[in-house]
Amino acid sequence: MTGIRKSRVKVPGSTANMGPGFDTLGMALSLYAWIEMAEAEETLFHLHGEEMKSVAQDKSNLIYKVAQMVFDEAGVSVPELEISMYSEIPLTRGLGSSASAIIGGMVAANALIGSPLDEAKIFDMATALEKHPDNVGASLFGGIIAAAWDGSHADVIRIEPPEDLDTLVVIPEFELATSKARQALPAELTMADAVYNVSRSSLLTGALACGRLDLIGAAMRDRLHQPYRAPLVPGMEAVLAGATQHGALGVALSGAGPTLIALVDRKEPRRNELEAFMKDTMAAHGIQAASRWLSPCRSGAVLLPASPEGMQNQSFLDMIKGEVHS
Ligand SMILES: Nc1ncnc2c1ncn2[C@@H]1O[C@H](COP(=O)(O)OP(=O)(O)O)[C@@H](O)[C@H]1O
Ligand SMILES: N[C@@H](CCOP(=O)(O)O)C(=O)O
Repeated sequence: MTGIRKSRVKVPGSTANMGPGFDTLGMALSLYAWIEMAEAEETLFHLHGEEMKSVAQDKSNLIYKVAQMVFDEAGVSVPELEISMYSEIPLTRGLGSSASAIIGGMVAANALIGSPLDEAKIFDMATALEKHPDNVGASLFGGIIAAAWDGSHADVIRIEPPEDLDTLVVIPEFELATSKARQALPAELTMADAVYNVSRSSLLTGALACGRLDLIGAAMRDRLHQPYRAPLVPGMEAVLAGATQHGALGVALSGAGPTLIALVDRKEPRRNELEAFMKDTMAAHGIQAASRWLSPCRSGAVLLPASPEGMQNQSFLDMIKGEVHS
């Protein structure tokens, strides 16, 4: 085998759908996971951080599995791996933790064997696994992505996030698996609802591409998934109905939820008012939630030097110490 023996990757979490762009639109957020992968004699995991407590530490681990998919695709054998990971992306909250793990694991594995797979191949493999391209596209390419998946290939366009765009996420304390939130969706829609969503998703994509923040409120509405998921997230309907009166440009369920995300103009003076409105509304419905201001992340998964110059023995924990901001 050729290539380096150890790789390190930093990968962002993401918000998907952004209202009307179900399984299509995604935006990378300034919330990250770090992965180190090395060839080993025996498979070992070092998982750090609160979010990693429930994650498998054997060969059923998602990162290990996606690494083996990359090796199979490239025709190489690396059966034993030492995997270290730290993540600040909450699990099963609608902030793309599974997509970040898939992309981070694939990019790290590809780098370990000299990067034989290109980004398009990694995107297709990741989408086939996640079943929708929105979160994996955002974690791989960064910024805002619009993507279409035909069952074997995903076409994607990347949009640079508008300069003044900021986001507020309100993260309920309860978990909601994406698989469960997808089961709540209907098998069919009316033509009127399909047109409602196609028009708004197109308008939102154009508005984000052109920096037309004034159109975001009208464009972020949805009739395809949010109405059906609302019963799973107490307080969601009231937050979606009221957030624009407290300074949000637009508001949506983040991915499959339960996190809610408001898009906000960086110059908006009512930031505290909006944060209090969203958290208090959830609390009034019996839901405790944490809030965080996050920026769109302009870069996707990036390789970090595995042996930074002058720091050849830098440990994974030393590396993330200089990186983690939460
Ligand atoms: N770092 C990780 N390592 C292994 N598995 C992970 C990791 N991050 C997420 N997962 C898997 O993804 C699941 C969450 O995915 P999902 O229900 O799609 O929610 P979301 O992607 O919105 O956080 C977790 O329960 C876990 O099985
Ligand atoms: N388009 C998907 C997005 C799921 O995102 P996640 O972050 O909740 O996994 C959906 O809406 O089901």
